[in-house]
Amino acid sequence: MVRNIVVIGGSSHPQLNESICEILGIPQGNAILSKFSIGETRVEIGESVRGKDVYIIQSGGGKVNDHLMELLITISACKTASAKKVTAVLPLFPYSRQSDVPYNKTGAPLVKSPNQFNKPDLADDGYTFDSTPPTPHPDKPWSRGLTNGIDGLHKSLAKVHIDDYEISPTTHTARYAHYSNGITSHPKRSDISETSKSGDYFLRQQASSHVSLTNGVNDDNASVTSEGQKSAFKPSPGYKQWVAQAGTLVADLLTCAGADHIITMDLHDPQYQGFFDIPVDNLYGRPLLKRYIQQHIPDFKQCVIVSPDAGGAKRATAIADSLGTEFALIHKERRPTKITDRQNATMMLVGEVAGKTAILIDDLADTSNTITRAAKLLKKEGASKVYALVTHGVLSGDAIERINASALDHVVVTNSIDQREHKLKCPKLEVLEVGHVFAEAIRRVHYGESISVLFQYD
Ligand SMILES: O=P(O)(O)OC[C@H]1O[C@H](OP(=O)(O)OP(=O)(O)O)[C@H](O)[C@@H]1O
Repeated sequence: MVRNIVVIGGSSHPQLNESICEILGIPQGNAILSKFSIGETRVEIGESVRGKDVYIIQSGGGKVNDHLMELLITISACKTASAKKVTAVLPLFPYSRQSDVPYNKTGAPLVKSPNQFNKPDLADDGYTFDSTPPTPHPDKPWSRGLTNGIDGLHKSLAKVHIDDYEISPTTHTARYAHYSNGITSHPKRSDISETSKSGDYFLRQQASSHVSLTNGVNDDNASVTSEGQKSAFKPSPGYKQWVAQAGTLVADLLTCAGADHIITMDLHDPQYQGFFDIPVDNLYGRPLLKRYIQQHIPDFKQCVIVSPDAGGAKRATAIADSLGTEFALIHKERRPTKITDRQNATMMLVGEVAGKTAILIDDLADTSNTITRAAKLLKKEGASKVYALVTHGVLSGDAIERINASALDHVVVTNSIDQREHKLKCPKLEVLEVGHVFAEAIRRVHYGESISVLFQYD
């Protein structure tokens, strides 16, 4: 039995909370987690946590925003109740996988350069890796105004044609903040109306930024500009969309709420740990997946481990190397131009799977589009059987139906997210218990022992 510790289970995954506490040999901490009728989260800590180490378990998936808010409030409640240390245990870390910035077919970010720049290095379709507007440089005619004081800046901004940009107000702020390089200039009313007439809206963007940069002080200029912006806004090709990268915000929220330590598993991007200035232990799901292969897949040495995209290649090769099996990679040949077009990316297999059992390894299956399309390709290339082994089975939307109708023979996930409903609907689904990994991590962190043993799986 672990002493001087309180483990509070969030409402995202009650079964995992129970299993972790059972393994640790302690009762679950007494906390009332509910909602007021307005929908706001109510948290009441029903026991003293003064001077104790508190572990709060809350996974992503399901009602992810509600669960995140509940976690933040619970952390804060424990901290203000004088807990010695608060550790957030997030088996699936919410918001750590944010959708990509959309790419065009050549792989360049979807930033369209204004035509009047006449830059020779533009790709055929007019997209470029350069920032827009460009970085000021004395040799570039379009940047001259930038070196000529605020008036020059205004004139230069007014010359930039971005009629075909589709930018949200928040994007305006971010882009202008970047462009102005710290200069907080306030546009004149005359400049704004002139600009609105000419159809250019960079100056309007600038004025919109002014609203934000002045921290909510909404002066005349800004309101006139806001109206002008609304009336002149024309969605058109070019800057397609702005994808908020909420990962940093979530990291900051957790720290700000009072978390002293994070325990999670198979972060989609391990570099996400760097978003925190508190310790993050990113446990591996690989040992569980490897053990499944060894114990349940016949002749596993003859199988081929497949990564369904380049992003997961390192993860999959690590398992292939430790098992001594072949490895293959599916390359998404064309990046979709829209996030909603992800399913249209063409896939290409690099490696040999004919006559073999193929084992797809990935960190998560959300819509299951990736694994089902990969399975179709593998079967087409002659694979005799296809398994998908995935750490986090988010399986949102119609993912289960898609798996049931797919070429996949078996799908194996851990219960980092509650899988009971999924299991009822999907006969191909097998679930690996992950509670003991988190229980051991909690025990080791609590006693100050090394947890590197949990990162090994040979
Ligand atoms: O079930 P799905 O909805 O298809 O999502 C699952 C896929 O998404 C993630 O990769 P992502 O597409 O973000 O690419 P990346 O690995 O290059 O980041 C993840 O690694 C899976 O491959």
